[in-house]
Amino acid sequence: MTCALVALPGNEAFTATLAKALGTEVLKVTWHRFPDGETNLRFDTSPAGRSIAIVATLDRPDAKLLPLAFCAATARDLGAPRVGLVAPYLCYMRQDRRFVAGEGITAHYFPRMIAQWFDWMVTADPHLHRIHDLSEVYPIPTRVVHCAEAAGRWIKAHIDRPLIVGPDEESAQWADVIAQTAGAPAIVLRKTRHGDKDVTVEIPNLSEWAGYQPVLVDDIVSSGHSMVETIRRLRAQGLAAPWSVAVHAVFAGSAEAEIRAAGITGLATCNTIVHPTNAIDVAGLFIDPVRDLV
Ligand SMILES: O=P(O)(O)OC[C@H]1O[C@@H](O)[C@H](O)[C@@H]1O
Repeated sequence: MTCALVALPGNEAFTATLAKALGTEVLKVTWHRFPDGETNLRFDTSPAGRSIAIVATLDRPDAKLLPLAFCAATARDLGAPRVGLVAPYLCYMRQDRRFVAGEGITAHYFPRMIAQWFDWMVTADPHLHRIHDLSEVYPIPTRVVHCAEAAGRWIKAHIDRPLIVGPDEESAQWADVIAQTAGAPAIVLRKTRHGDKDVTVEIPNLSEWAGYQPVLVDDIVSSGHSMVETIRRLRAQGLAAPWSVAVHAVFAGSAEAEIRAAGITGLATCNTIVHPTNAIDVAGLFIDPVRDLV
């Protein structure tokens, strides 16, 4: 069975890179939004008889999900026997337990919705914290690509004498890989989250690292407050203005401006979400997992 890719609007560049590497076609889909806000889409190239992968990064997900679901349903309706999802950023991974009585556990519900529409999924560095493996919540085959080595190589090539800094214990998993790849030392701090935009970071005395270039690394920058608070604490100890390096450039609201205002040397992200700070191209990491599953 031949395969083909489809790009949800906004995912064209990533999809084109992936299609070229896979030696496959990107099907043309025309999207239209009716005056009442409803979505209309039309496959200009037929998906009949082809294994389809829809590429859709899922930051700001709520507005993307109906177009995504309709795209998958239309592909199937027009005769695609298999439809998969390539989601460079996977949403709804962080509400992985009931933090407050009465809350919904969306990290459990969202996978069931995706499994109604898709036969398989590939993503990059999903936020695995209390969920340790996507198979615990996704009832379809999934593959995960890891961007830490790519980030580590980028740091090695661009930053002198880096000191890798993970803002919290969750970040230890990628901070260690980044540090090893970059040939740099790493420290992991302790963070407590009190609210969406309210975190405190405990930081030991770092005077032994004077002369190093701190590089804050994280999987997601959302409100930016984990980065901002860590930058402030590092700077208060007289260390050099840090670099901030992240996989997923969610950058909600004024996050980027707040991070820059806190005093950084630079900001670099992977291209799992399109953003001007994208410096680390990870599209190639998706080739083998997509080839396995289409
Ligand atoms: O502090 P913001 O940017 O809102 O959120 C991102 C942080 O929250 C955690 O879940 C992520 O791993 C990251 O450390």
